[in-house]
Amino acid sequence: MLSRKPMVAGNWKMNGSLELVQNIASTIKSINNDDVEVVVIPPTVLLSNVVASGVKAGVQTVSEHPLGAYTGEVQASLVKALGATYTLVGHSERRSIYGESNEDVANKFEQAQTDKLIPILCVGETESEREQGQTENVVAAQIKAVIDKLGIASLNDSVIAYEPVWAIGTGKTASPEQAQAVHKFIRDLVSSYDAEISESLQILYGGSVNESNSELLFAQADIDGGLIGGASLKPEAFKIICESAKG
Ligand SMILES: O=C[C@H](O)COP(=O)(O)O
Repeated sequence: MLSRKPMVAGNWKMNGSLELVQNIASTIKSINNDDVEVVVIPPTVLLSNVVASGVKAGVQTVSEHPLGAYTGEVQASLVKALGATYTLVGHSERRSIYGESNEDVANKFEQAQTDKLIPILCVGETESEREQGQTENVVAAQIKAVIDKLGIASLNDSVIAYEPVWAIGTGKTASPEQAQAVHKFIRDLVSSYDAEISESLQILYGGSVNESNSELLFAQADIDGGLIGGASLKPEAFKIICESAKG
């Protein structure tokens, strides 16, 4: 029996509207949350609206600083106070567009946990790294940056999302076998530190997941659900994806 609860998180990126909050909320309410954990991750300015709609919410990033003179940044403690449960850390767009290093990501992970948010640590290789056979090295370095700084126990209250960069927003999904191979690698890596933490760790797949391919991806032994971008903006498609994650 699967000991990990399936989870589906919709990352709206810099999209969405007040109207979409209402549409998604009414669609999601018809899903039985005992079988799958559904999370909506809107732009931070819509966080309170998502929380008020009764849907579990997260944000896309937080500052690595507790508070202070950091114009434009948002502190994890305030995000928590407004009702968020999760924050993404190290999404590939933050890494590639905003230059976040493994060290920055580990700092954000730490600040999130300090303020009682659950970090969803995003990892994944670029197309050229995959072609050069570097997938495992890249993913391991991204995860070890957190373990080396904070210890293996920090993964107890976290989620990992494997998102091959070449599959994000491209319509080019990893095959279920390709995704499962990396998920198993991640679980084995964590298990080499602590088998119990590895067994309970939720590992999500992200990258062009849609209502047609989610079922096969989520059926893989080490895939515990998904981090969904584009398809999370379409209520009916998102609902089908959430339903397909049920164990
Ligand atoms: O956070 C979500 C991912 O970046 C996946 O985005 P996508 O489903 O649009 O490929």
